Amino acid sequence: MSFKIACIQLAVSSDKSKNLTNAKNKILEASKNGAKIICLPECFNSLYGTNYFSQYAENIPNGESESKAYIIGGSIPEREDSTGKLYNTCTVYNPEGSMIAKHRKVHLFDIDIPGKITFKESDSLSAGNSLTHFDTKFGKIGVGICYDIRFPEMAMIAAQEGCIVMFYPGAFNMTTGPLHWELLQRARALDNQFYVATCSPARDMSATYNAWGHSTVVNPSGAVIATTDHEESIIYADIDLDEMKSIRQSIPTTLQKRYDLYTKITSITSNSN
Ligand SMILES: NC(=O)CC(=O)C(=O)O
Repeated sequence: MSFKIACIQLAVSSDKSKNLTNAKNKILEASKNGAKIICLPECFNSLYGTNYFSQYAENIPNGESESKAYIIGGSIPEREDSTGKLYNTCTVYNPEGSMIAKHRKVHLFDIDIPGKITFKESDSLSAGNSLTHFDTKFGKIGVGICYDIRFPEMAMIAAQEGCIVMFYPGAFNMTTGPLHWELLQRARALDNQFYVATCSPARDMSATYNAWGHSTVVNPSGAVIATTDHEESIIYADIDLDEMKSIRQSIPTTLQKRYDLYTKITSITSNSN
């Protein structure tokens, strides 16, 4: 069994309604081209930057970015009225238009590479507190957002839960993109012998944050099967469950795990410098 997915590397501007119209048109195009699951980029309705999140934030549900298409809706800044908190949130819709999952970015993008890039999402955003997997008629799918891809445990759990594809809407940048973007995707795919799909905004050199682009799909063997450069584009890939099965049979690491020896992982304290 195989089915087609699409990642829409959208050009995102400061004009929210233009972003929504553009996203809708590209979703229709991808769907016409046979894509059954369509992914939008991180922050597809809003410029990416801690000073923009509040301005573009929406309540979920009931925001204007909802769509009746079958999509993994990248992410938008979400405002939770009851707490006043903002999240970086991906919503997922089935073909009937019902929201079937909501993922709040779990690992916030707080980094400081002197002379290159300093970014602190936690200045304006709160972190989500749960992992996200949802059922489709093709199989179970997992979602993380951008920086979440750096945490292998999250992908491992998705694989354990039976996910066949892990989608990461994400906006890496001109420093970490060339260094880590593809490497992380291939690592997550190979470690877990499942498909990994990433979806970035297109690059805009006049914006304050310059996305790396290079939306990509990697197969369960760690090979790149679809990718692009930094301009607006749509990439397509076939998710082939027979291929996944045969890769898992040839090198059966998924059956050879020694969980009896890995128990320490959960007890290592985080933030121990
Ligand atoms: N923007 C992110 O969340 C992550 C990123 O750019 C990186 O990990 O590098």
